[in-house]
Amino acid sequence: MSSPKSNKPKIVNGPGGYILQDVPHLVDYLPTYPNPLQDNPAYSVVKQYFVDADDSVPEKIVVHKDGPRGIHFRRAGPRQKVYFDSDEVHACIVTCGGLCPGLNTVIREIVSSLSCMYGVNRILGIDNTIPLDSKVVNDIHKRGGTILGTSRGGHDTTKIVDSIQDRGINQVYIIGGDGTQRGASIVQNHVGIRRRGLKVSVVGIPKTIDNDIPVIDRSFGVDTAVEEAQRAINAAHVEAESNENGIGFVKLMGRYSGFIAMYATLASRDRDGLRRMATCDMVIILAEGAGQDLMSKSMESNTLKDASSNKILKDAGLWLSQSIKGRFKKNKMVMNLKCIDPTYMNRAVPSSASDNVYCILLAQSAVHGAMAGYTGYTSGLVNGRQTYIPYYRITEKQNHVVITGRMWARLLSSTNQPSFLKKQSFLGPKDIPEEKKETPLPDCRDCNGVVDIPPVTKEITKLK
Ligand SMILES: Nc1ncnc2c1ncn2[C@@H]1O[C@H](COP(=O)(O)OP(=O)(O)OP(=O)(O)O)[C@@H](O)[C@H]1O
Ligand SMILES: O=P(O)(O)OC[C@H]1O[C@](O)(CO)[C@@H](O)[C@@H]1O
Ligand SMILES: [Mg+2]
Repeated sequence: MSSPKSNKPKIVNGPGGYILQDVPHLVDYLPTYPNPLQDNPAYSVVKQYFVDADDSVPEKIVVHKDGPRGIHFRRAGPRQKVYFDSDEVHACIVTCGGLCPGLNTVIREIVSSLSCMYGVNRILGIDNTIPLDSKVVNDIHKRGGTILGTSRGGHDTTKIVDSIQDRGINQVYIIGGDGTQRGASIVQNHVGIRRRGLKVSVVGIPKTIDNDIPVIDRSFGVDTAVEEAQRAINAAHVEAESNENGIGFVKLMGRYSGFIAMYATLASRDRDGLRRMATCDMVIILAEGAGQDLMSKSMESNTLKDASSNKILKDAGLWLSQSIKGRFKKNKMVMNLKCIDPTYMNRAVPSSASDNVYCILLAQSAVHGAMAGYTGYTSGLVNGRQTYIPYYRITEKQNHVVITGRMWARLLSSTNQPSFLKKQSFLGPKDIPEEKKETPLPDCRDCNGVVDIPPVTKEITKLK
């Protein structure tokens, strides 16, 4: 096991190729207290309510019969012993990055779990510095946004750690996307808390409509964003089918990942490609990060970054709609292009029922872990179970739609659109690299009425 001040990953090997990628524990040597939940009437009836210290969850649930047991994560949940006395806890909650449905639900649940389950009274909301209790957060989950405010931009990590230390905060709950989890990892490991030897748990809760955080099944807010995106797609269908050579065009958020576009298209598969061929209408769904390389040919190159160093994306929607219009004009064809860009509507809404439940579980798991003395982890769902994932796994890469994956194949088969790959069939999984190179796309002039831009998803029809 690594020493408390080392940054080395904590890895435990077991028989049969078992690997536990464990999360750091604050204080293996400090006193423990009985978990107050054991006297809580709601939980006392649950058989085996406390999680066994040796329980873990496999990262890969599908295994070959002869394969090793593989990587596991610590199972989340309440422990028999906790490492904080309730009176000693001074927690803070912060939300960072873009808005996401469910932020308020997570804030509410962290506060409720700390106060109702563990009897913690000192909880602070940051950046809008407000003391939080069950009364303050009572109905915030019904609202979109975050009551704490959020922002992008580099923060001075040393100042953050100084402030944590000066205020006597010992549990930090950081709710945010991939950038935020990177920041949380730095706060935990490199600059301060671990190096200064502070008894402070730093806990991440993964939020983002982009779904670009690796390892976890999905981030909260995605479900709601997809639901909302479908409303735009439905409107595009109505416009497309009611106009002569109608094209309903929808651009959806999701940065470089493309998940909202893929899931919303798959979910709204309410059109039959053959019928559409006959009626000459079409719906195009564009992921906001699509075609960035293609555009640099025709649009001024854009190297701008936002305050968090995320690349500011060029407007592929404008580029594609202009290209389509140009082509129809050239061919002297009638066409009615209706653009729908729901942008911030997808993330400013209150969360759906399923996201709300997910938020509650994530927040409760986060609190149980911090109370049990774990730190430097993101609370996340892996194969349907709540786990504690070490930061280095969460920050190692960004998830995006894989166009050699099964989900993409399902989408292709539901929309009848062609694959963007030259060779797509009869390859075994080993023959296709994870990040298979995409086929260069045809210029608009050669595309015979169909414009292909990955990962644009569209219900394909011929316009002529
Ligand atoms: N590479 C990084 N290292 C340290 N901190 C970072 C890094 N990237 C981002 N952060 C911190 O995380 C905060 C939020 O990052 P960002 O704006 O990228 O949003 P996010 O958390 O990825 O959420 P979303 O993508 O859903 O909007 C930033 O304000 C910054 O303080
Ligand atoms: O305009 P903002 O607030 O920077 O947010 C835009 C970005 O935020 C997200 O909604 C979430 O990261 C992205 O999908 C989008 O590109
Ligand atoms: Mg992000």
